[in-house]
Amino acid sequence: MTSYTWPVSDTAPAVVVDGLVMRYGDKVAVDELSLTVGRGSITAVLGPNGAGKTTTLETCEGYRRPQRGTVQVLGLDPVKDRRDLLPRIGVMLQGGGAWSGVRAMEMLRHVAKLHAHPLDVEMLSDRLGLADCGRTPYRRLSGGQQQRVGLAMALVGRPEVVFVDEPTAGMDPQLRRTTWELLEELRGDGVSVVLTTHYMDEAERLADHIHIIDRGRLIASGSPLELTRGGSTATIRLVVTRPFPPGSPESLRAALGEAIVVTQLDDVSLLVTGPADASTLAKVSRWCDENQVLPESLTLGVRNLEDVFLQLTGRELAT
Ligand SMILES: Nc1ncnc2c1ncn2[C@@H]1O[C@H](COP(=O)(O)OP(=O)(O)OP(=O)(O)O)[C@@H](O)[C@H]1O
Repeated sequence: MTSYTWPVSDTAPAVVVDGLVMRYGDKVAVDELSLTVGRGSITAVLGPNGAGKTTTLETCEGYRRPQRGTVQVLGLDPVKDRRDLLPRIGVMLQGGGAWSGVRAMEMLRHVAKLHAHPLDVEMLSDRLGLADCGRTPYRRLSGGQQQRVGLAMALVGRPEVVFVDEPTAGMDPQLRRTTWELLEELRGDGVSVVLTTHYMDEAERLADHIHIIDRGRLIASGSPLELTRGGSTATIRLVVTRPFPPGSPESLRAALGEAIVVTQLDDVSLLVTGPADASTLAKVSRWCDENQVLPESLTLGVRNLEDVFLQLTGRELAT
């Protein structure tokens, strides 16, 4: 983005979460969560609604105190060392944050001045399409504009670690791409980016490392490639015209062999995962014929994060 890069003398990981437990009353929102975020990378915390992503992020940002376990950001305690940490992190809260009557550009310029190596404010506001609404008081901006201002605020100081909660929720495709590019450029400058998302394509496209969480627990970690690879692993989606007869997943698995995993998604759709290829596709088609099941669609695709999540939890990420 510009020529500034962070000194590499401080080698503490960007974030270390160790055995974090967070509850709201009886509800366990984060359950013994441990994860590490390396420096100079984009890390996605991916999970469905209610998985505990925001609670985890807010604890890293120092807004919540760990009820059990520990959190460190740049080797510091986000609550006890808040004063030292704040100038070094950027935060975009879900829903944008609130600066009521202040004009967007005034606020952005003000935040930029507080930092030693800020991004160019005009460039940032142009890229995020804020030029037209820069003189509008924050509270009068639309929800989408407030979200973009929130993102600009988090990025403008070019902090060492940026936390962004669902940064592209509700953005149109072009702004989504711009946001992704901005985050990639920050990474190029050595900034560590931690983002939450429930968009699998966002995680897959953007992240160097993904932590998948579900019901407050870490269920998988790795690069997009590590998580989705498996040599010849592929998936076949079978959607049929009428509900499957009882015992269909077991019967189909028996027809396809041990290495294949069959997951029933709903009454009329099944997912076949494993070393699936065109011949597996032919076997599925034959099984349909033998069991008087009429396929509406039968597709072979490479394994993606959605499939990984489904395999681990038996549920779809999007639900
Ligand atoms: N202030 C609160 N009071 C009570 N329960 C809460 C509160 N905040 C979150 N929860 C619950 O804790 C769980 C985790 O919520 P959290 O917002 O951390 O998840 P999330 O993965 O960020 O979800 P989303 O993608 O919907 O924002 C959810 O079941 C949620 O309903």
